Amino acid sequence: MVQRLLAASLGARQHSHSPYSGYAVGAAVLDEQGRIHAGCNIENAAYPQGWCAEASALTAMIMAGGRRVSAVLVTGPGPDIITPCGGCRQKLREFADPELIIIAADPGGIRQQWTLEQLLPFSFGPEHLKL
Ligand SMILES: O=c1ccn([C@H]2C[C@H](O)[C@@H](CO)O2)c(=O)[nH]1
Ligand SMILES: [Zn+2]
Repeated sequence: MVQRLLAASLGARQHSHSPYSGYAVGAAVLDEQGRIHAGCNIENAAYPQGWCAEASALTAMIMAGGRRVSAVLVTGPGPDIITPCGGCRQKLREFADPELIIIAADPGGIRQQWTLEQLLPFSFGPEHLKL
């Protein structure tokens, strides 16, 4: 499964629109039905309007009817290990448990993995708003 996520993430990364940072990213999420959805970062000449690969992958999942993320793999250019930005950690939290496995990769393969709990401790999630 991890190899499938890696392949999807690498494929999505090829579509990255990142002329300003030169930092191409691909992400792949596994949904509750065992389907994989992928996306890339899409930058904009008006810099703050760009968004991350994780957001693109989540958008693809939601549009396909998926509602829960059970694993996510993010591929950056290397050599430094990529790690999801704070905003993406919170976006993932909306559709995942704190036990979610987040895997970091680069074109050379898998580099490291964490749980969402490790990257976003004491997180605020949908259950906080349930009556
Ligand atoms: O986990 C990450 C980290 C960064 N980026 C993007 C945002 C921006 O386009 C570029 C440089 O920050 O990388 C992602 O897509 N995902
Ligand atoms: Zn992000």
